Amino acid sequence: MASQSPLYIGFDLSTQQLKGLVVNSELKVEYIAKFDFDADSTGFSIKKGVMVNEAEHEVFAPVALWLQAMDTVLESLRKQGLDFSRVKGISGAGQQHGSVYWSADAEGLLERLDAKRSLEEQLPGAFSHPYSPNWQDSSTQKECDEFDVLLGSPEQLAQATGSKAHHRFTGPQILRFTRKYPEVYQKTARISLVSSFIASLFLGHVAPFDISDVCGMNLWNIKKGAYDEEILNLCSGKFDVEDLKKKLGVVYEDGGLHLGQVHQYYRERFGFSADCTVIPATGDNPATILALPLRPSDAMVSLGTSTTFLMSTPNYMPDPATHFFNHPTTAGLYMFMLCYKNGGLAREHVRDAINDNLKDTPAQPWAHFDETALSTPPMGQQNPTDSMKLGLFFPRPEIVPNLHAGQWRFTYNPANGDLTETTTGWTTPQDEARAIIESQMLSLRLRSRGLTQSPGNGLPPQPRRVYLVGGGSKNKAIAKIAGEILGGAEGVFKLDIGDNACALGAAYKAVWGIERAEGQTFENLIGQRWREEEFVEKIAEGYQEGVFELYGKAVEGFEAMEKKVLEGVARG
Ligand SMILES: Nc1ncnc2c1ncn2[C@@H]1O[C@H](COP(=O)(O)OP(=O)(O)O)[C@@H](O)[C@H]1O
Ligand SMILES: O=C(CO)[C@@H](O)[C@H](O)COP(=O)(O)O
Repeated sequence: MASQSPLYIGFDLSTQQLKGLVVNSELKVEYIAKFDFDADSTGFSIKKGVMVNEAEHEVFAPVALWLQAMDTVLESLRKQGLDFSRVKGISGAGQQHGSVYWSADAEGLLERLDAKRSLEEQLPGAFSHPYSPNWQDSSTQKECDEFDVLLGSPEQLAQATGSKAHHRFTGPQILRFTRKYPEVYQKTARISLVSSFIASLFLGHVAPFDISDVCGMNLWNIKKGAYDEEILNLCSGKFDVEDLKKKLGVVYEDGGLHLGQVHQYYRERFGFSADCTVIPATGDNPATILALPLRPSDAMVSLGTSTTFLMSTPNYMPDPATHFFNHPTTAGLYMFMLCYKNGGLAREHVRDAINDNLKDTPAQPWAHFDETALSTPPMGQQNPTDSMKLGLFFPRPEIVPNLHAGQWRFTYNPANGDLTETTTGWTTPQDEARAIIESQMLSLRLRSRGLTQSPGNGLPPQPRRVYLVGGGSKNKAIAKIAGEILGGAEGVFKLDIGDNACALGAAYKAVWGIERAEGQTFENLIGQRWREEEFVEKIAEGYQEGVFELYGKAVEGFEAMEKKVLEGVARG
C-alpha cells in the first residue's frame, strides 16, 4: 500500500530558476523539480532570468514567466509520481525585495481559477504592471537619498528598518514606481513581495507579507514591530498614505501562521487534499538559514546569483554597511546579512575569460577556473616578500560597497602598507581566478569580523562552522579558499541536498508550521529531527594556522583598497 505519511513542499523562486522540493516529516527529501528560466521558458526575452534597461539602470523580470514556471514545476512533480493528496503544507522562498503589482481584478481572478487551464493562461489580467523590479536594479538613487535623510541619517534608517536605503529595497522601488507610472500605481490594488506572491497563488487571494521578508523593504520598523508611519508617508509619494497601507496589507508576527487551505484549483487540477495548508513564504535568504539548525556561532555563505553571508543572532546591531532582518520563525532572533550583487555572474566572467584564453570550454565549465585558482598562491605571492595582489571585480554596479561597475587591480605590501593601483605584475585572466574568490571572501571577513568570537582553544575569532549553499557550493576550489580566508574551527560544510538549501528551508518551514507543538520553536523541532551525518558533508578545512593570519593582513589591505577606490570615485 502506498504511504500516506505527510509531505511538505517548499518552492524557491530565485533569480534564475524556480524549484519545488518535497520533504517528509523526517526532513528527508522525496522529490525535486526545477524550471530554469533561461533554458526552459518560452516567449520571454530574458537573460539570466531578467530583462535590463541599461539607460535607467533598471533590472526586472516578467511575472508571467514565474506563472509558466509554477505550472511546469507542478506538472513535473506530478510526472515524477508525487501523490499531492499527501501534501499537508506549502511554503516558499522568494528572491528578496522584488514587488508584484496586482490589478483590481486580481482577487477575482485568483478566486475563480479554473482547474482546466494553466496559471499562465488565466492570470495575466491579475497584474497592473507585467514586470517585477529585480534585486539587481539600481534605478532608485534619488529615492534612496530621500529615504536616507528622512529620519536624519542612513544610520537612523538602519536603526529603524535594519538597513540603510538600498536601490533594490522595495520602499524606494515603490516610491519610484509612483513617479514613473502614476496611473498604473493608482490602478494597483495590492502589492506583493515575491514571497507573498507565491503564497497568494496557492491561497487564491493576496497573502500578507512575511515577518522576515518585510524587513527588505525599508518600511518596517523592526523594534516597533510595525510599519514606520513617517517612512510610509514618504513612500506614498504624492498619493494617499492610507491607500498605500491598503496596498501593502497587514503583517503577522508568526512565521508558522496557517494562512488558509490550498485553493480549490490545486485540489481539482493536481489532487491536493482539502486540509493542505499554506504557511507564509519568506525571502530566499531567510529561508536559507532554515535549511539546518543554524547556531549563532555558525556562518552561511550563499553562492547564488548574489553572494550573501548569513548569520542568526540574538543581537540587533544595525549598521549602514550591513542588513538585519527579523528571523523568519523565531521572535527575538535576527538574521544578519551581507549581500553582493557581483557574486555568481562575476565569477562566471572570469571563468569564461580563462576558457576563452585557453580556447577550450570543457564539459565541466569550471574545470580550468578551479585548476587556475588552486595553482595560484594566496594573493598571488610567489614569495612571502612579494606584494599581495588584490582586486575588485564588478561587472555590475555593486551594493557592498556602493560602487559603479568596474575593475580595479592593486598591489599591497603588508610590511610597509604600500598600496598601488596597477596592473603591473598581474597576469590576466589567470591571476583573477583566485583573486576574485579572495576579493569576495575578504570582503565577507572584513564586514563580519565584529560578529565572530573565538571558538575556544586560543583560536582567533571566526565562525564555528562555515556552511556553503547555492549553485557555487558545488565548487571545491571556492570551498577551499573560503576556508582559508573565513576560517571555521570545525571546517567548511555543504548540505547534502547541494544547491537546494533555500527550497529546503522553505519546506522545513512548512513542516514546522504544521507539526509544531504549542510554543515549540523551529530550532527545537528541526533540531530533534536533524540527522547531522546524513544531511551535511565537510568539504574543506576551515581554520588553518598561518594562512588565516596571512589573510588577516590582506584584510587590512583590502579595506584600504576599497577606501581608495571610493575616494577616487567621489573625486570624479
Ligand atoms: N560548479 C560551479 N562552480 C561555481 N559556480 C557554480 C557552479 N555551478 C553553478 N554555479 C553558479 O551558481 C549560480 C546559480 O546559483 P543558484 O543558487 O542556483 O541561483 P539563484 O538562486 O540565484 O537563481 C550560477 O550563476 C553559477 O555561476
Ligand atoms: O537582494 C538579495 C538579498 O538582499 C538577493 O540575495 C536576492 O534575494 C536574490 O538572491 P539569489 O537569486 O541570488 O538567491
